[in-house]
Amino acid sequence: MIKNEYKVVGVMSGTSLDGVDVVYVEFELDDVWHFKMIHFETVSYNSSWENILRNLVSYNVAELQKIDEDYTNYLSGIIKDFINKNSIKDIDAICSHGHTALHRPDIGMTYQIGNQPVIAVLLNETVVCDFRVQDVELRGQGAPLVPIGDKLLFSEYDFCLNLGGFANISTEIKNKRIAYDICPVNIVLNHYTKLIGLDYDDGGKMARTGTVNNKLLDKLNSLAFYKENYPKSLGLEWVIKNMFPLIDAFQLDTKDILKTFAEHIAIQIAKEINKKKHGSVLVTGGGVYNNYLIDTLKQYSQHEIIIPLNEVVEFKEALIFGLLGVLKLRNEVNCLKSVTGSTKNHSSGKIFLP
Ligand SMILES: Nc1ncnc2c1ncn2[C@@H]1O[C@H](COP(=O)(O)OP(=O)(O)OP(=O)(O)O)[C@@H](O)[C@H]1O
Ligand SMILES: CC(=O)N[C@H]1[C@@H]2OC[C@@H](O2)[C@@H](O)[C@@H]1O[C@H](C)C(=O)O
Repeated sequence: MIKNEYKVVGVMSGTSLDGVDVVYVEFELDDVWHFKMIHFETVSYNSSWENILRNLVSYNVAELQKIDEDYTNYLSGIIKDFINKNSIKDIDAICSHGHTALHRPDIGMTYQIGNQPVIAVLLNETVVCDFRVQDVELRGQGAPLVPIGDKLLFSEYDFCLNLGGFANISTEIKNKRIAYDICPVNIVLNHYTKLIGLDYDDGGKMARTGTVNNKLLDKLNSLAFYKENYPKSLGLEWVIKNMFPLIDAFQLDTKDILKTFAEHIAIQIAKEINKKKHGSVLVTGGGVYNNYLIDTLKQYSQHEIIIPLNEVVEFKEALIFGLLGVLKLRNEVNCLKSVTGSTKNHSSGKIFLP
């Protein structure tokens, strides 16, 4: 009989390079999946690793392979410390995303480092990893992978909205899960606070004191991307080309830029979620802590805005990679063609035994 309870360690290293997110989580299946997060921690990168990861594009293949070996060792050390520190005894698998070194689904390539088979030997545990490769082989985008977790763990919400570098959303339309990027968020806000020596606008306090510039707001809302249909995604290059010059031309005070941009974000998100009448939106990602942004979003949205516990706000992705690993162990679908555009739904990832 296939078991219905799993205890796994979920591991994710994302684009912001603030560190490795690690969670110890219990999953249970009755008619639907349930989770309980038991331990969670972000282990910061030291400056040397942060530097290497930030510059991965500048290495050749041989150098990358060496980095991959070193990173696999480093990551297994982080996971081992987490397990020891929390005296975790019962583990079905470590489910690890690794760190994306190269992502070119257009030429059939995606490469996450930290996923070498030796990781299972180093940890002396079953490891499930390399979740994106098979999807790209099946002509999918290999991303985003989190929406299957939104579907299986957070189905009571009409939307799952993440406010990270960009705002992305996942929802169900005619029984199909879809997901796409809405607009830039922290990637723009942080750019302007960094110019005055702040990492970010804590709580959105500075934005709250600003004034909305309606001309700039209109220009931002008129960008062509907002008229495109899903699936669609944004990247830093798009922001550099389309947004910074537009904003800079107005020569505004930082607080006015922040307030105008918060208004822009809220309008764009509301435009998408208000396509459904009434419902609920689960909001995660660091943007949740920007109270001014959340207040503005609430003004524009006709939905209930729900902010979960901090551990879900901050560790939802690591949690969901834990679930992707469990689904792989069960040989069940963990990649949705409706989201990634692959030729079929499939069970992705590699299982390495110690
Ligand atoms: N107290 C706060 N006030 C305002 N903004 C905050 C606060 N705390 C975090 N943030 C914002 O959240 C950001 C981090 O969010 P998160 O970790 O979700 O981003 P990310 O991992 O880069 O996102 P992505 O999901 O796009 O990879 C910070 O850079 C900052 O802009
Ligand atoms: C290739 C890759 O690593 N993509 C990441 C990245 O970080 C955010 C966004 O771009 C998302 O597409 C994805 O990660 C999330 C966790 C996902 O797959 O759902």
